[in-house]
Amino acid sequence: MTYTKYSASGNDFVIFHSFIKKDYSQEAIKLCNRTEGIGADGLIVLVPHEKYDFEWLFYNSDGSHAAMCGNGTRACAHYAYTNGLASSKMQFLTGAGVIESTVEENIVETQLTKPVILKEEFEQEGFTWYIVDTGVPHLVTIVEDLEKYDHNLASKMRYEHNANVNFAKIQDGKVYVRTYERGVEGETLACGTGMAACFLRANSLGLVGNIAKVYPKSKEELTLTKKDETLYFKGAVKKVFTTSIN
Ligand SMILES: N[C@@H](CCC[C@H](N)C(=O)O)C(=O)O
Repeated sequence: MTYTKYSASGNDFVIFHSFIKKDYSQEAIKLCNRTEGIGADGLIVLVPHEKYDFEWLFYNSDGSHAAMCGNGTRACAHYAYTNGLASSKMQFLTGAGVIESTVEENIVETQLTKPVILKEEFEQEGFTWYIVDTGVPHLVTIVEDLEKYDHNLASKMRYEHNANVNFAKIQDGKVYVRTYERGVEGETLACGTGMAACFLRANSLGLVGNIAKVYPKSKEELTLTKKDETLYFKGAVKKVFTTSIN
């Protein structure tokens, strides 16, 4: 079996394609294991679809299924294009709906699903939060110092609200983000739907315009754009290696 490892802003994925649509949770746990497997934050399996270029099945590293993954869509689109499964502009089905991605060399832009606010502003643990679904649910708090990111607090909030947890700092019109991801159960180097959630929050508070540069923990630069209530997420992806495992 041939697997490809991708990094999209530091969020890493094992990707392969198959004709078989089934539950790949156990494969996700094995392949994403950083000691005994390839090592990744998530597994993406592309399967055929009669209407769209393909359908994807997405799993976090603990084997849990997730409806969407922003960085994953960019890595997956690049994989589909370079493996001849789709043209450079493609549509594919995720658990959150149809995603449109465009590949231009190593830069991939994804049109995310329409964001839905799940919970308006509320106070908890000394921070002001809100919860938005940008494909998957995200708690967002705006802080002055990203050192306020606290693993135990993030873990508590994650389980209480069943959402990913983001701390965002806004400086000079740019958004800096740290994310605790559900299903990885820790901080990842980047989370696309999390960056989108932070950008949206900053935009609605008038702290950034309709286009902004966003930087996750990996410090890679992403561009977030809001056009007619739709979010576009653009940045570089990297194919790390392809390997065969029996
Ligand atoms: N890393 C992803 C989000 C993956 C899903 C998330 N961990 C969840 O279970 O909600 C991204 O780039 O958006």
